[in-house]
Amino acid sequence: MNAHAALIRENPHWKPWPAGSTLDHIPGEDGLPVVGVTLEQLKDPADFTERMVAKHGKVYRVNSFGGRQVALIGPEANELVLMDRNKIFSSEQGWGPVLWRVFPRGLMLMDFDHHRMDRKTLSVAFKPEPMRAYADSLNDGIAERIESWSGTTFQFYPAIKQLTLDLAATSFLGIPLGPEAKKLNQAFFDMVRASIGVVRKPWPFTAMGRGVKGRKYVIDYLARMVPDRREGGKHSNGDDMFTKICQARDENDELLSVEAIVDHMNFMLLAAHDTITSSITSLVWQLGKNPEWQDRLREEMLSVAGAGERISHNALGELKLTEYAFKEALRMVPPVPGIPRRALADFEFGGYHIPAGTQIGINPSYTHHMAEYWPEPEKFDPMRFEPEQVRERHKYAWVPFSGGAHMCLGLHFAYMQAKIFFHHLLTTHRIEVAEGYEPDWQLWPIPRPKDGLTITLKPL
Ligand code: HEM
Repeated sequence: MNAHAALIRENPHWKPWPAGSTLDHIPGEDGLPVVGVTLEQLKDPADFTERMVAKHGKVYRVNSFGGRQVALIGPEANELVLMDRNKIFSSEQGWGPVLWRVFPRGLMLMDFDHHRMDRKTLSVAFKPEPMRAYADSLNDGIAERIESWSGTTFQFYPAIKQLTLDLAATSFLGIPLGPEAKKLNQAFFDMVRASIGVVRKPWPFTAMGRGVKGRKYVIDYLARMVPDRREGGKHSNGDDMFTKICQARDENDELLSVEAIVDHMNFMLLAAHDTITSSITSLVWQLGKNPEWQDRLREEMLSVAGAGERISHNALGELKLTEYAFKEALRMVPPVPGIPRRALADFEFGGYHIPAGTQIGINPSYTHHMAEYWPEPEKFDPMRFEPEQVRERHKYAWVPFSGGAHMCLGLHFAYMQAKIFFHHLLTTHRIEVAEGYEPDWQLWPIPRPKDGLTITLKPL
C-alpha cells in the first residue's frame, strides 16, 4: 500500500490500514496480483456488484484501488454507516485516498466535532434569502443558454457541463463570465480530472501534476478575493455563495480563516459541479424516452409560471411532479454511486466481525435497483416518490444525497437548479431522441453517457 503509506505520512492522525489477512474470514475475491479486481470493477461496476452479491452475499471483500476493502450492501448497511450512531466511520479517511491531494479539508474531508462546527457555519450560504438570490442568477443564465441551443441537435452532456460551470462562476463565485472565469474553469477541470487519475503522485505531465497546479491557481485566486468579499464585495453584488462564506461566523462569532474559506469553497465547487451535470443529463435522457412525462411536467410548470418566464424560488415548491421525476432520475443513475468510509473501531455487520482501519464502501447505485424495494427497477416511474409510497419504503433504500452528518449540504441547491432548468427547457421546447436510442453510460466515478447524449431541442 505505497500510495496509502504516503498519505499516512502526510496525515499522521489517520489510522493505519490493517494487514489484508485480517479480512480473510470475509468471503470475496483478490483478483490479479497488484491490480486485484480494479479493472473488472471499473469496466462494469453494476455488473461486478451484482456478480459479487450473487456469489458472496451482502458483505464481501474485494482487492481493489490499492488494497483489500469490504463492501456492505443494502439499506440496512446504508443506515448503519451513514447514521453512524457510534461515531466510528470516518469520511475524511474514507474519501482521503481519492480526494485529499486536490480537495483537502472540504466538509467531506472532515469528521465529527470539527466537521459539525464548520458545517453549521457554512450553512448560512443555503438559507432562504441567499437561495432566492441564486435563483435569480440561475434563471437568467439558464434562459439565455437554452435560447442558444434552440432548434439544434447537439451533445447534451458537454453542453450542460459547461453551463453548470458557467453558472457556478456567477452564483457561487460572483464573477462575470469572461477570460477570468474561463481560466478558473480550466484549472478546476484539471483538478477534477486529477482526483480520478490512475497516477496518484503529482508528477509532471500527469493528470495529478496538472491537478495540483490547477489547485494552486484556484486557491491563490480565491485567497486574493477574501478581504474584498469580507468587506461587502466591491467586485461583486454580495449575493454570491463565496461572499456569504467569507462573511460567515462560527459558534464563537469568529470569521473562518482564509485557508478554511478557500478549501471549503474549492470543495463546494467540486461537490456541486459533476453531480448536477450528471443528474440533469439522466433526467433529460429519461424525458427523451418518455415524452408523456414531458407533457405532464410542462402542464405542471405552466400552472406555476409562464413559458420561458422566470420562476421564483418561492414557486419551486409547487413543482411536485418535477421533483418526483428528478428523484426518480437520481434513483436510476445516482451521481455518487458508491460512498467510502474507514472504520475507526471494530464493528459487526451481517454476522461478520470487521476490524478497525478497514476501508469500507456502501453502494447507493445497487440499493437503488433492488427489486424488493423498487419493483421493475429499470422502469422510469416518478410516482414511486408520492408520499404514501415513500412512507412504506425503507428510509435508506434511496440515498443519492447520502444521510446522517454528511448528508449533502447542497441538496436544495441541486433541486433548485434542476427545477429552474427544466422549467425553462420544457415550457419552450420538446426534447427528442432517436427511436430506440440507448447511450452507453460510464458509471464510475460520476456517471456520464459515453457518447455525450445526442438530443434535439424542438421549439414549441
Ligand atoms: C444532484 C446533485 C448532487 C448530488 C447527487 C450530491 C450528492 C452528495 C453526496 C452523496 C454527498 C455525501 C457523500 C458522503 O456521505 O460521503 C454530498 C456531500 C456534499 N455535497 Fe452534494 N450532491 C449534489 C449537489 C451538491 C451541490 C449543488 C452542492 C453545493 C452547492 C453540494 C455540496 C455538498 C457538500 C458541501 C457536501 C459535504 C457535506 C458534508 O460532508 O457535511 N452538493 N453530496
